[in-house]
Amino acid sequence: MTPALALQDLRYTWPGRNGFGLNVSDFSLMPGESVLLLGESGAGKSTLLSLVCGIVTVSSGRVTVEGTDLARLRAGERDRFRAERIGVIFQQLNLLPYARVADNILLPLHFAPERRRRVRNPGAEAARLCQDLGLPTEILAAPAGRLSVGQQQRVAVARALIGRPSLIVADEPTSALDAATQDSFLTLLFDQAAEAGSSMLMVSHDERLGSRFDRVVRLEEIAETQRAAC
Ligand SMILES: Nc1ncnc2c1ncn2[C@@H]1O[C@H](COP(=O)(O)OP(=O)(O)OP(=O)(O)O)[C@@H](O)[C@H]1O
Repeated sequence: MTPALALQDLRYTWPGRNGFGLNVSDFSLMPGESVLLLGESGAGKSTLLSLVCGIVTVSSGRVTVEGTDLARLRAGERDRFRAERIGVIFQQLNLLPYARVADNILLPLHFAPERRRRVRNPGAEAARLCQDLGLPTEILAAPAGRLSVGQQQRVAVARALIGRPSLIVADEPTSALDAATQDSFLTLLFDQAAEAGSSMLMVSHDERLGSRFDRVVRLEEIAETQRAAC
């Protein structure tokens, strides 16, 4: 079976003198699997996710998503591939604050025709996701910047899930939530990812999230790092 994600002999160093470096010899995520990748602040979790998404490209080695080696794609192709296959929930959420919630949710479909084709009625699907994520559908017309942080996190999840991408990548999406809200948020995220059949890779420093996942991996188990000199 082709893994949803495979990292092989990956090496990356941020540019500049004494740039932080990350090496991963072997890691894979199977279709439908959920993995929590744990690491301290500054350990390289966001760097790894940027490599997985093709936002930055490896210095050597391979990142393959459903069998496609990201380094073999040209920059534009890589952006299109990411939009088609990967739903990303960024640490800072990256919503467009002045755009309507509906437009934020539908944004990935503009860059991903295959993903767009899987959504028969985009407006209705955005409304369904909102409803299933516990958001009142009236907020679809509101600017995203007017929502509470918890609501914005759910919108970011809806945006990642629309069109059922094969891989969901999430960077500490629960860090701003209290324990009870965190719990219900994760339930919604897992239910929706399961319904979409998506694999999930989440990074966090919070071990308490581990019980939800098929597998918990510590970054230091799979990665060697070279720290930047301070
Ligand atoms: N754009 C960048 N340019 C140069 N170095 C960077 C860049 N982004 C991150 N780094 C460096 O990479 C190292 C790891 O940072 P990274 O953000 O990947 O860690 P993290 O585990 O996600 O941390 P946190 O949990 O605090 O978000 C740090 O030393 C950081 O300075």
